[in-house]
Amino acid sequence: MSKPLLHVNELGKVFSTRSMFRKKQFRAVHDVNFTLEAGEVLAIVGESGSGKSTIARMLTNLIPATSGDIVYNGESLRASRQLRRKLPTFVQMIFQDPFAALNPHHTIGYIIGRPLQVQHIAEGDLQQRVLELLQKVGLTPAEDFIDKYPYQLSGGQKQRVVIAKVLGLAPKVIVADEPTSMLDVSIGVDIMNLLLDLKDKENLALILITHNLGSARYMADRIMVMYAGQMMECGPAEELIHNPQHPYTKLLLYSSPDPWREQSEAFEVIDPQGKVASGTGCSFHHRCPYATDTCRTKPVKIVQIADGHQVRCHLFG
Ligand SMILES: Nc1ncnc2c1ncn2[C@@H]1O[C@H](COP(=O)(O)OP(=O)(O)OP(=O)(O)O)[C@@H](O)[C@H]1O
Repeated sequence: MSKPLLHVNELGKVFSTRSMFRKKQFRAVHDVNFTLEAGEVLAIVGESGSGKSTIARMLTNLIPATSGDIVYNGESLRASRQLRRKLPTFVQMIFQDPFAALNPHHTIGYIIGRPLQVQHIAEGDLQQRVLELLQKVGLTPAEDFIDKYPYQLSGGQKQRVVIAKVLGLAPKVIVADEPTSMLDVSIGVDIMNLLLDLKDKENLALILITHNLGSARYMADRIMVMYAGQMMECGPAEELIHNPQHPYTKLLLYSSPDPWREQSEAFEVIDPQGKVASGTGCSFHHRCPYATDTCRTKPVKIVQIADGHQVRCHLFG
């Protein structure tokens, strides 16, 4: 069997923090597993603090994992120093704030061209390559943009520059962390369409990190729902939206203002203040209307409920 482009295996992250009197450990991500192929879009969805950005930062090696592994094309990020060195040409990240991502003192041409110089790509014909990248992201005529500074561009144009910069290194995977959340809705849709278009043309794999189930549904083939650092449900996007199984996914859908949400099941949330349950049981049991003693005390395993559809819930054990 061929190796997947990306294989995330039992990934975990524990942050250690130190206050004046004691050291504390916080498990931000645990037991996350998924695979991704070229041309696929996976959306990682969940509320604030569920660990989405921590996963993104581990995938791009901005922070090291404390357990598990990330395997690109069969090469382990943990074991291979060579992979860590060439990682920027394998995976790139787009952040939510294009205003902060671009150095205001440099021209657009320099911002896009510099990583190509650093990685020794297109050295001879740098200007030509930068112009091509500007065209690819729809900043045309490209000659008009190359000498501009970030302050001369709109938010959507800045995000396009960020995408051009990332594309220059010809990554196989792009991790987009809330790429449209700081943009107007219509501009955000343009950026989503651009990413989908580039995904097809360049045969990229995309990981979209978002709070918004609407964006996840629009862009993704598969949606992974996170809660308290764990994957709660993962499945094909349309199936997960129309046939959610985990009580937390149902809560997310019920809380969504989008018109396509199913109205049929009024979902009563228990104790929304006590967000994460401690102890050995399910981390969602505090808020779950179906919780039993088993949910409060026993760790939950992932159950495969249909082809490509997994749930971490005792109700399916
Ligand atoms: N460097 C750090 N040190 C300690 N704790 C951290 C650190 N980075 C993140 N955390 C904690 O890890 C948890 C997960 O954070 P993360 O940023 O991954 O969540 P998120 O789902 O991306 O949230 P948001 O949507 O608000 O960005 C949070 O409780 C956060 O406070």
